[in-house]
Amino acid sequence: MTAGTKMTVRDVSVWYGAKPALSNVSLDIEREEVIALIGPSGCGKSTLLRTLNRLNDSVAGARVQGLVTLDGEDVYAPATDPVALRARVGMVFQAPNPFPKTIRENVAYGLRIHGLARGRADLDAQVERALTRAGLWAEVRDRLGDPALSLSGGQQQRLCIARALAVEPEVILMDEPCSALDPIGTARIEELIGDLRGRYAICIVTHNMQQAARVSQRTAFFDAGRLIEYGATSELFTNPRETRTRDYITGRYG
Ligand SMILES: Nc1ncnc2c1ncn2[C@@H]1O[C@H](COP(=O)(O)OP(=O)(O)OP(=O)(O)O)[C@@H](O)[C@H]1O
Repeated sequence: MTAGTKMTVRDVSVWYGAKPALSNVSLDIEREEVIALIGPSGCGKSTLLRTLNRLNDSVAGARVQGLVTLDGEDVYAPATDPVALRARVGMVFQAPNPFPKTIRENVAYGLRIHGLARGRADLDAQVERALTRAGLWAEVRDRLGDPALSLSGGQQQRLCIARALAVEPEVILMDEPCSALDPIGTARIEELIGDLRGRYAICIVTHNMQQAARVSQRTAFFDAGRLIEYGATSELFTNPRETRTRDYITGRYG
């Protein structure tokens, strides 16, 4: 762990019932970087993401072994409150999943439940700030009372990012955030990831190799629940150390 490290994963294994999904994974998530998780379907990328903010807690039969830390503190310690943890380690899912409420309410919700707003004016200011950071404010400022589901898919995904940003997370997990979007929506999200880098540690699962190369500084390649290779994105894509990584990134399998 270095001074720039936000989260560490040490020797982490995850099972669903008797079935192993991740085996002895160790890696660091740095404060000012985007890390991309890549690998063939079923290799455990989403499982790792869900392990980082304890979303697997609610999956019956899921078991986690090993150490995950946030700022040096054990995420699985009995004293850790998973709800507070998920505000610090926010998640954006594959398909945009806004609540069936207004645009404003989607962003205000987390601020309310975590008691982070001091009155209406402060709430409005924080909603505006989160929407601005998510690159959506200009498009929605005149329609904050409209249903979130009236937005386009790409706008809904940026709204979900605003919802995660509103509670001032330190880490943002993104599980294939562009898979339901068209090329323009995808480009907007990629641009946004670039804008957010430095302010948050970002961990993104993607099936799109070009996307991993464009948005991340570090890449981790998984296969069958194991971390095969982990390093600087520029190195991993141009000069992979492992044959399996080379085969995957050149499209020979996966
Ligand atoms: N809730 C669950 N119950 C049982 N098995 C699960 C569950 N979630 C995932 N798995 C299994 O764990 C393994 C890893 O799944 P995971 O979703 O983490 O892979 P992934 O790399 O994210 O795949 P994809 O790219 O297809 O989303 C797979 O074999 C999957 O079938």
